[in-house]
Amino acid sequence: MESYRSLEKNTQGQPYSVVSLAKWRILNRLHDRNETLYYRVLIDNIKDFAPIIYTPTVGLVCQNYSGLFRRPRGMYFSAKDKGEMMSMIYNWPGQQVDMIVLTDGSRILGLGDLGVQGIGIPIGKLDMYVAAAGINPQRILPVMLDVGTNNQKLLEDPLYLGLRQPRLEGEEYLSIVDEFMEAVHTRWPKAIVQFEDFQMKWAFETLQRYRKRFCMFNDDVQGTAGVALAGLLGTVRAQGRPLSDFVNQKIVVVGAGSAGLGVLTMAIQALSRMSGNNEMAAKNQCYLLDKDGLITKERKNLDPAAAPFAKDIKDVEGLREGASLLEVVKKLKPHVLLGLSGVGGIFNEQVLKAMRESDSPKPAIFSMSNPTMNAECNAADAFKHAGPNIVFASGSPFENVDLGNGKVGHVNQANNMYLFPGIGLGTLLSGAHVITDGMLQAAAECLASYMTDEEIQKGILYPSIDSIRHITAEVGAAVVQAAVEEDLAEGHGDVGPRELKHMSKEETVAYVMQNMWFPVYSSLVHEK
Ligand SMILES: NC(=O)c1ccc[n+]([C@@H]2O[C@H](COP(=O)([O-])OP(=O)(O)OC[C@H]3O[C@@H](n4cnc5c(N)ncnc54)[C@H](O)[C@@H]3O)[C@@H](O)[C@H]2O)c1
Ligand SMILES: O=C(O)C[C@H](O)C(=O)O
Ligand SMILES: [Mg+2]
Repeated sequence: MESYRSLEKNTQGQPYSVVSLAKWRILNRLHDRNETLYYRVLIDNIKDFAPIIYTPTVGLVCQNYSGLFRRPRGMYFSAKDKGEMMSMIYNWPGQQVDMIVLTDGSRILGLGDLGVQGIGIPIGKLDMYVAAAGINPQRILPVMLDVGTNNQKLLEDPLYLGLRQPRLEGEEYLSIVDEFMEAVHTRWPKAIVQFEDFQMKWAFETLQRYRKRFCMFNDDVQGTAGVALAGLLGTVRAQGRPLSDFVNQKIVVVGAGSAGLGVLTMAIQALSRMSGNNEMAAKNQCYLLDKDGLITKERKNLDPAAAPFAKDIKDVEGLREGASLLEVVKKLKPHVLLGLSGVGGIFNEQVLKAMRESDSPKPAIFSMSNPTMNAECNAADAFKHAGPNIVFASGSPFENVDLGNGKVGHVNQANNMYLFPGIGLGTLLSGAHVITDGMLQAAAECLASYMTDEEIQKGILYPSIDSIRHITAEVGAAVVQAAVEEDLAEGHGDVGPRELKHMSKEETVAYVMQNMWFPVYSSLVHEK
């Protein structure tokens, strides 16, 4: 910590990229030398270190990975290993693996295709699993599926570590993922596989293909959706309205990719339940834009994944197919503007100023794209242009904003880190062999009800990252209980399905907490 603090002192005024990569190196070296100490330092200083091992610095690390690479810290399965994966998986030295984070590097944060350099994301996500969920670091496995890259710069980089070929497509691609999933399932039938940062078409395709056969979920689609829903329900409470008022909120989602569509799907399910299973009414409240503007049924080559959310042109009076974000905000005066576009700065001054006319007394601006440079707007601009009454959340961390007169504009971090650790841990401890919508919904509801009214009134929608172990225990317990309710819980270790069934909510939380690994040195001297 002393060397970390002196680095901070000695690098004041130097560019962000230089300083944060130097910080990452200090932590990475500690990780290599002494795993127990690394995780202890991480847990005790999570607020300082999450921005280094996770977003935003992890993005920079991935971009520079060929130069930063020292040791694999995970497994790489390449298209050239086809037919060998079943034996390769037995090369992993750990006896037991509980949690796998898998990527193909095709959409790393908002940074695009980074090929094998995307391995930094599974490593960072699994560090969060250890820190937040207490998954034993000996039982985690970061995996890169190297199916090539379409990033020309990387293909030409002499230091690039991956296959120098264009990405596999179609059945060829799927056969690689199939083979990997079969191999993992054979060696560790209970391991949970988190799909991370796959480009949209494969995110949806693999989710559909595997979710009933394997214990897996897609964090960008499903984890993000739960976090966003908790935030949306929080904004209703922040307006001083009862939760039932959610059905009257106008929500504009900017970005029709894996994350945006995941959020809309879950929000519409919740709206629909609240309005007596009226899906039409639920859909009417939500508007979707992509790079070509407002998505309506008039759209040529309408993406089938976005089609269920496309507006009937007669329902958007005064707006046209492809209307710009500014036109949409001016016309609709939405309660919520939520960005998952991956494009930095598109909530520009004009758009933010237009949010001043929102029909909500506390308009919500969620600038969820990562890393920081890709956020739709930064916190200071949001409060400056949209006004001091807004509720603000971003995917990457920003400092709170000083609004003058002793007032503070609170910055929330709307990031799937508040859910994925609990989803993984809860599933593991329930012994469920699949992850259902019910389990994911329970996780989101738990997060949504975690904050007190007093906090919500101050614009605080999510817990501080300092309490991430506590929120993860609660989310984990909610997932266990949902699995029990759905008769999916087969138990874990000595705890069988009957015992899980008889646990109260408090006992389930205690059970989850007891199963969290905590870094302490193990004894080197065995007692006789
Ligand atoms: N905060 C979180 O927890 C969280 C979770 C998941 C994803 N994300 C972030 O969300 C972003 C998108 O992820 P994704 O998986 O959905 O990506 P994606 O590539 O699947 O989708 C991006 C979407 O944005 C649209 N878009 C591009 N330019 C636009 C513009 N100028 N205006 C409006 N829309 C535009 C595209 O048409 C596409 O529909 C990434 O930056 C990612 O880091 C954040
Ligand atoms: O990695 C993150 O910080 C969140 C999310 O999974 C993303 O892809 O941006
Ligand atoms: Mg992601």
